[in-house]
Amino acid sequence: MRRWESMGLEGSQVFPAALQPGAVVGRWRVLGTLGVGGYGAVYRVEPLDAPGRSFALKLSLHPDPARALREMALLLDRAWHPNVVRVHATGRWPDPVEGLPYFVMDCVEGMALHTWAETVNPTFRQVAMVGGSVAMTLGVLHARGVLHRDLKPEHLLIRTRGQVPVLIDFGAGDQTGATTLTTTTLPPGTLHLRSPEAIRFQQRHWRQPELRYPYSEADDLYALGVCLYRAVTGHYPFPPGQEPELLSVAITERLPPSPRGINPQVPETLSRAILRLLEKEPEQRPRTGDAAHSELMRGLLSGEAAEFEAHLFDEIPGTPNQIRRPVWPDQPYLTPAPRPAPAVVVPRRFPTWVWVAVAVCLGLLLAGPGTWEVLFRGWTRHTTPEVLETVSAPVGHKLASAPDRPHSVPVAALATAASVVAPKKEEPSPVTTKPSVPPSPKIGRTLKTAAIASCMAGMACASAPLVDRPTPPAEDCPEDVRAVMKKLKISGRQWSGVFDPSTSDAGFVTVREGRAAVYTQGGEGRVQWGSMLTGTIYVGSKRVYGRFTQLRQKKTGETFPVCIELWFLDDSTRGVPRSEGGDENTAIVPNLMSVRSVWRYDE
Ligand SMILES: Nc1ncnc2c1ncn2[C@@H]1O[C@H](COP(=O)(O)OP(=O)(O)OP(=O)(O)O)[C@@H](O)[C@H]1O
Repeated sequence: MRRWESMGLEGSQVFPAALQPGAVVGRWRVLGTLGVGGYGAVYRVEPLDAPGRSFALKLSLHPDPARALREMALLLDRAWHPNVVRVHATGRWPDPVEGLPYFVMDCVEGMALHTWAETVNPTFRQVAMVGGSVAMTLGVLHARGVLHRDLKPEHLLIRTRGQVPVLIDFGAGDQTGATTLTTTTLPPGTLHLRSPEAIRFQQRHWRQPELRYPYSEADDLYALGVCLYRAVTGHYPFPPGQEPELLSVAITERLPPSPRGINPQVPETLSRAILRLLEKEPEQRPRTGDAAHSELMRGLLSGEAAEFEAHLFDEIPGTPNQIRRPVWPDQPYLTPAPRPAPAVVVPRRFPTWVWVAVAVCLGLLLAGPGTWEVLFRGWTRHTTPEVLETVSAPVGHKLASAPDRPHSVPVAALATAASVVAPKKEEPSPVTTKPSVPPSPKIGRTLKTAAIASCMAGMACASAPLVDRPTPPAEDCPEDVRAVMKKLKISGRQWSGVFDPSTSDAGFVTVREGRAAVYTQGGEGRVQWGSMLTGTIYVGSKRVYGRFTQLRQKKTGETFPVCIELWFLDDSTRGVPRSEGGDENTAIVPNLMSVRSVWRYDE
């Protein structure tokens, strides 16, 4: 055992995460605790030889000193900046050679950005200045190859004197040329501050844990956008506390309400500048910290200057320093993020409008009564399309090669579905139902479906209590089928799928146990986009499981035996989570899932 692990000092036990006032670390005396995080404990200290002066001492709590040493090195060298906390001394404790690393820095007298916003209730001018200043600081650090990688309101302290932002906690920081300390796909961080591209990377490479996400300047700028959104609205654009999979979908696929939509006092240009930092595609964001700074400051110089003098929030009359936090809407994510259009080359023998008209007519004809119903009744109602053919499993000959498309997850789960209709109980199999029966006008059902819709739009869903059902038993994937999956280049791969391909932003589908089909979204390996997977759906009490044994290529119509099952984004459990409603045999699920090829159906 290394000496510092026992921490037995003069017979009494010492806990590095809970040092008491009076404890001595090196030549520093502890005065109190400033914060305890996942990696370190930060204490207010004074020098033994100059009492009365306050500093902050961060003591690493991690057995591996590498992270703490990296943080110290960054702060002492490349991350040096007037808006970055300054380090004065370093050491190890209790043993000066083998002990826990610590460093002593300025004690920032102030508050974290979000607390400052809600306690001091500054003006929009002050917030824009703070945001601009952080953006410029990031610009300088990025130019030196330094990335913060864990920017959040708690790591942006606003110094009381001068209302100046100070960046702290470079524990996850990185610099070009340094060997990576990250042992996971993404660096340590918080989901609601992760950029859409980081989440997409993780979803795409879940089977390659050795891969590391190439964190970039654009990720830091995105996180700055999240911090500023929180400051001016009192809410995160994608609030934490939701199911991680829904939060991931929201971050990657939905547009947050504009800051001005939440807090009407936010000046238009500031609101827009914050949204620009939150763009889904990194290339749509300001490219550098300096560019972000210009956008954040633009309104101060324009005709809007007066609006910037307003304070962020209304104060509650009679209760000084108590602000009224703007209301977060029940259905915040009404707008899907625009997707980059796939590059489809259409031979232009006819004018474009002819193609559009033909496509619309065909679409309406093929989509059937459900679509007409949507058009005429204004309902968004989806049930899974019927499986039209029985499955045979001849191995295809030609392998069509489709270019890799970026991973995309449909936004079904968060759409503004106004209605979900469960099929009638006596309806025969197949599993999936056709949208042929108009929704029942019964008030009870309407209320229930509205509740589901608002539940998903607000992303807080409760499952109905159901009898526990066993998950389907394990099954091996035959060896010849594995060989086919290898040829198709989908071994161990996961990509997206939908139950109902006729809609891109539907809410839910109702599925019934039995045979079913899903449609791939995105061409993984040699699977063509929109190909059909047929197999069996099992309805569990909390999740719906799917095992698919045949793939029919969308363009060529070739069929291949496969072993593919349903997952939901980067969930660690198989299946797709059920939404409220349904019964033992039918379930309401988002029209969104991942399909994953497997060697064994219980991997
Ligand atoms: N220089 C400082 N001056 C004042 N307070 C500080 C200072 N450094 C850290 N703190 C306080 O201590 C808290 C924890 O610090 P820090 O984030 O560096 O630790 P951590 O272990 O890396 O935490 P986390 O796991 O949250 O990232 C901060 O949120 C802040 O409130």
